Amino acid sequence: HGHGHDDDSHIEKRSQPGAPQPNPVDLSPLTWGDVNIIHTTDTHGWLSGHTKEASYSADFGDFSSFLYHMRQQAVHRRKDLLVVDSGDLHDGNGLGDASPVNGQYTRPIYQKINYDALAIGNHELYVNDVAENTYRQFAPGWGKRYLTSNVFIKDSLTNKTVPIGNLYNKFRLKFGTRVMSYGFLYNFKGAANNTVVEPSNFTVTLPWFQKSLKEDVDMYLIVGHVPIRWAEATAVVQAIRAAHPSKPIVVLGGHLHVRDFKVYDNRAFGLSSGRFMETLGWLSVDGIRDRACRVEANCVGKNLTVTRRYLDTNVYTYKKHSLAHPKQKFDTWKGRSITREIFKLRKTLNLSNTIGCAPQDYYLARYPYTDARSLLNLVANEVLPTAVVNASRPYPGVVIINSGSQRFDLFKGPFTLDDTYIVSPFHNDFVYATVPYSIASKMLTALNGAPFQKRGDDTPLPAYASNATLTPGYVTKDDYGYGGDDWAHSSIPYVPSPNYISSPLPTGLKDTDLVDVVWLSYFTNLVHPILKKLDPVNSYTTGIYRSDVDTNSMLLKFVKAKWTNTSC
Ligand SMILES: Nc1ccn([C@@H]2O[C@H](COP(=O)(O)O)[C@@H](O)[C@H]2O)c(=O)n1
Ligand SMILES: [Zn+2]
Ligand SMILES: [Zn+2]
Repeated sequence: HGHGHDDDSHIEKRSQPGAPQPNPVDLSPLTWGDVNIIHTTDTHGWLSGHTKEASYSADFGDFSSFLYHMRQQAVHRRKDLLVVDSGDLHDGNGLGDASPVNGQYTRPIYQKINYDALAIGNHELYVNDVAENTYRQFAPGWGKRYLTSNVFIKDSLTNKTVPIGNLYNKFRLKFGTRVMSYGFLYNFKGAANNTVVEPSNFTVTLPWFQKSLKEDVDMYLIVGHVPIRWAEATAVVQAIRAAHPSKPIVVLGGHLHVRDFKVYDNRAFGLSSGRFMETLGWLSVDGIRDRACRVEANCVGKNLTVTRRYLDTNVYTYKKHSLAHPKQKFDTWKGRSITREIFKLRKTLNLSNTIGCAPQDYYLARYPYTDARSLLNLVANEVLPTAVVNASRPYPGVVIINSGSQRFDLFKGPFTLDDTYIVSPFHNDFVYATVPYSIASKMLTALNGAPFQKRGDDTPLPAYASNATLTPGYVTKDDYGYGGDDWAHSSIPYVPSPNYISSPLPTGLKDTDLVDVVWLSYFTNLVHPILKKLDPVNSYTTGIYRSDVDTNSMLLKFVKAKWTNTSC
């Protein structure tokens, strides 16, 4: 990603020579329609922007300034503009995860962005307290704009099960477009026990949903923490289509962390806008308030004019697209104050404190996991043996983790407290059972053959550009083909990896020798049936392997032990 190594002062240094800057390019102007949408998803607390990657270095203050200018433009053009987020605000960055209560500092900053519609993500629902805080401290601030059509919580005060936000919201935009909006979460099975996720194909049959379809509106907006190609999304599109043969439908999805765009039919479209504040999605729709379409039957099969664009989140991009004149001042007072607040919080949380020096780059998905440049290779062969395997146990240990617990690349140079959350944010506990080697040695293969918890289609999108003059980045192919990426990039390779990886198996053991098989409590439900299948006769007791380390702190422990040279 052409990263340089910067610290918190990037905010001030950004405009100075020598600071990492994206190579200036000519970005083509955005196309505006009757209705235009700016979309974020899976931001996972990355409000500081990417301090080590210039392409994605804008922070939430810059985002706020950008939105101010875009809204000005919309008024000037007499076009409607909507700003939408598809959830997953927690887990993945120190700003959200290093605070005493997860999200306590990030939630108020999200609240400063004037989103028109938001949906809840699965990362708001793993932990009871996070779900409760989302319900009590986040949802109310948005009024009807926080949409949870199929996600409920058991209110701890009333014992009643209620929607965390609003089931739906009908509203009118500045220039008259009437919108019916819903918020859907995919069929998430791991939600905390104080919450309920309803399958979307059931929700759409309910009386409240069917009744909402009778309202007179110009378009449907489905904000979803749902991959746009999954059945959970198409079920909602189809339910609306069944009642409205030609009404415009827009799905703003997420969860897979990819840039994508889907055409459901001539008048229904879906956009997905990446992850970690690397991407702002742009969608323009023209022809929404076509008078001829008041009788819906007249417009079945009539094309809407739709464009999509994936913007890289740097200040250059923001200025280029939002300012009416290049010399106009970009930073707004509000934007600056958000930037300052983020800067202060990062200081309070010590996020830029260097713990050690990474000797090289380690990539999550650029190389096969057997490659020395693979992060999963580092974790399996160095982090787990150093920071997790417990030498004081009477038996040798083999540690298995889900590769999905590792979330981002680890770059050469200063490794900070922030990086421990960026790379490995979860506090998953290590649990174990002592089993014969013959069983221990089969666990990893068995797990990789078991049904996986997510991600579905991991096939990489094909790359088309390999050009040394371009900076590496996203090269997206979607239902409109190539060309959606705002910046032309040379593509970064994507190599799928196994769902589970493990530390090396202990060597020189007989089949009957005992071994500690260690895994994460996060996927215990998959391990027990495997143990039962491998050894139907015996049952094994399981317990916490070590109480002093989890998947987040293992990295801290490893770096403190092995990357001690701090002058980098
Ligand atoms: N305690 C947890 C929770 C989640 N994961 C991993 O994250 C994936 C979901 O993340 P999205 O941003 O895509 O929603 C999940 O499939 C797990 O791989 C985890 O490891 N531990
Ligand atoms: Zn996510
Ligand atoms: Zn998700």
